[in-house]
Amino acid sequence: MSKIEWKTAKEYEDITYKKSNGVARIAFNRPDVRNAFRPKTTSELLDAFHDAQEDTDIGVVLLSAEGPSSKDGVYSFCSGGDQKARGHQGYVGEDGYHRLNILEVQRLIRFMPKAVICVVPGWAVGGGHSLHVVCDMTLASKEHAIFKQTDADVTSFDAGYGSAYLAKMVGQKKAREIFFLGRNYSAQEAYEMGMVNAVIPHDDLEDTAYEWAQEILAKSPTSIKMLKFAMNLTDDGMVGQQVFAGEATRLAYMTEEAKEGRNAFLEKRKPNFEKKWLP
Ligand SMILES: CC(C)(COP(=O)(O)OP(=O)(O)OC[C@H]1O[C@@H](n2cnc3c(N)ncnc32)[C@H](O)[C@@H]1OP(=O)(O)O)[C@@H](O)C(=O)NCCC(=O)NCCSC(=O)CCC(=O)c1ccccc1C(=O)O
Repeated sequence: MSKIEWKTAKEYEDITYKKSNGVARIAFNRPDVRNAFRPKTTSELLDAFHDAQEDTDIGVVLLSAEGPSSKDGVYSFCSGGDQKARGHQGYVGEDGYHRLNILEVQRLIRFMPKAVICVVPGWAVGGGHSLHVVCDMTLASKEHAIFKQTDADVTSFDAGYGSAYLAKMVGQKKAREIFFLGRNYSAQEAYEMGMVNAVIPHDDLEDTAYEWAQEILAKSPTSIKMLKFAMNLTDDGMVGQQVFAGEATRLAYMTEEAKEGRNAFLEKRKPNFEKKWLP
């Protein structure tokens, strides 16, 4: 496995963003408030995820968190929307506008043509829980990860991927229990439910996530992308089809047939597609 050499890709206030050998690591960095996100956090996440998506050297993104808290030593992945930033219509940014932009972050994770691994070192709560649900895979700290859904306590509920896709993952009864009761679940319980891929000793969590990323990076990028979009498709309706179809069109562009179509137009002649009806 290649050595980890994290280099800061960009400085932010609420997150850290680093890269090493094909892997991007985006991490919440407000551990004293259990990594709750405010509008500034989500716009920084959007910026970093966009960069990771555009960077052709990057094949896998780790969504993780810094910590522990300097106040009490507790580890967190993310405790969801910052309740201090909530106004009348939702979460209010420094500009005074209310935004629902965590859902944009979810869509970017879901639709980006690269694998996103969620690394859960501690609390994954509310909107933080939903982020883990939407990531392609989740690795959790054996000692510190706790999964909990508090959306119904604070009337800030994720009626999209966070709940409906969770139900596809763990089954309807269990998903309703998670949301209706809001109990704490350990990494092992989350693993047994099927919403965590592996339970990892805390000290090895980040290295293991990096190793998983390196294993993925050894695969064919087109295969990983098409498989992700194929697995998304049935749950994402017409948008899922659109995302998958866009990649099918890109592959078609690379054929002789596509070049003949383009050349014929540019040369103002009829295209010659003869003998191209492959079985
Ligand atoms: C995570 C806890 C269970 C941890 O409990 P504990 O270890 O006892 O720690 P605490 O003492 O409670 O917390 C330490 C410290 O952190 C502050 N804090 C923790 N969480 C938050 C938070 N979410 N917002 C603000 N501050 C937070 C806490 O106040 C303490 O500060 P001190 O100053 O030291 O006192 C527990 O902390 C907990 O339950 N936290 C709240 C979890 C929660 O309810 N989160 C919000 C769920 S709703 C959500 O995430 C919105 C999702 C969303 O945005 C969305 C969803 C769907 C559609 C649209 C949207 C949208 O974009 O609006």
